[in-house]
Amino acid sequence: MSSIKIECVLRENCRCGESPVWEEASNSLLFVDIPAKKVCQWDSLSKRVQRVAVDGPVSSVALRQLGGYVATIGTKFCALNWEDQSVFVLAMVDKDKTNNRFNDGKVDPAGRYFAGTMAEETAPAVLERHQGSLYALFPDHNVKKYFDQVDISNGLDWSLDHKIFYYIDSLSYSVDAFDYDLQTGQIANRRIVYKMEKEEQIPDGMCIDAEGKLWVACYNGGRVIRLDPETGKRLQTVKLPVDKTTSCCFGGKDYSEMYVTCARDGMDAEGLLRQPDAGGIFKVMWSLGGK
Ligand SMILES: O=C(O)[C@H](O)[C@@H](O)[C@H](O)[C@H](O)CO
Ligand SMILES: [Zn+2]
Repeated sequence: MSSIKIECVLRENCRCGESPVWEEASNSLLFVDIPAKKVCQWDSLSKRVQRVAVDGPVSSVALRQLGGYVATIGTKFCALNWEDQSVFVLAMVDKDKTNNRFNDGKVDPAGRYFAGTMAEETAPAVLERHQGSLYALFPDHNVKKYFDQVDISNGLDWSLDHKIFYYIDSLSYSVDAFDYDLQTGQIANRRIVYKMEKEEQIPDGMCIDAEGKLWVACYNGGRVIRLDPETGKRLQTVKLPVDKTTSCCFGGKDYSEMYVTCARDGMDAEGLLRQPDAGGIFKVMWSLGGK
C-alpha cells in the first residue's frame, strides 16, 4: 500500500468551488466559484491567485486552443480573455428556462465543450427537478442538445480510448456510461456503471486517471472515490477534511497529484468551525509506488 498526503494548498473560502483544470503551460490550477461568479487561476509555483469576476454564475472553465479560456456562465457558452478580462458570448441554451444555469462542463478530445444545465438551487441539491439538459458546443460554435430531464448535470469525462463517455446526473446517485463516437460526437446506449453507497452521498465532479479508472467527488461525503468502470467496483476511498467535496482533476508534475475543490455554502456555523478549510483547494499526493 502506498501512503497518501492531503494538504489544503489554498484557503479560498469558495462558496462552491468547482471545475478544477490543470493548466500545464502556467503550472497553475484553474477553478471557478459558481455563486461568487469568479474564475480563479492559482499559480502552484508562486502560490499567487488571479481572480476574474464575471456577470453570472460561472460553473465550468476549460482551456481554449487559441489561448484564453472558455467558460459556462449562466446559460451561456462564453470565451474568456484572461488578459483583458473580457467575456464574449458564443452561444446560449435553455432560453425558455429563465431559472436554469449551466453546471459542470469539460472539453472532449476533439474540442467539443460538453456542459449540462440544472434549475438554480434554493439550497444545495434542492431544486425544481428534471429541468436540465446536456449540451455540447462544437468547434464550429454550433450547439447540440443530447437529452433533457436532467436534475443536476454534473461530472463528465471520456475513456482513454475515447470510446466511452462517462456522465453523472447527481440526483440519480449513479455514474453512467454511454458509447462515444469521437468522430461525430454522438452518444448511445446509456447504462449505469456505479451506484453510490449511502455514506458516499451525492456524486458530483469526476475525472479519469492514466489507468482508465474514474475518480468521483462525493458531495456531502467528504471524499473522492476511485472506481473501476469495467467491473463497477470501488477500488479506493480518499477522505478529505471537508464534507462538501465537489470535483477533482489531476495536475502538477507529470499529473501525479490530484486537486480537489469543495464548497462552503450549505454549512452551518458549527460545521464551518469544525471544517475551517471548507471552500479551499486541496492537493492529494501519492508517495512513490503509485496509487
Ligand atoms: O457543484 C455542483 O455541481 C453544484 O453546482 C452544486 O450546487 C452541488 O454539486 C450540488 O448542490 C450537490 O448536488
Ligand atoms: Zn459539480
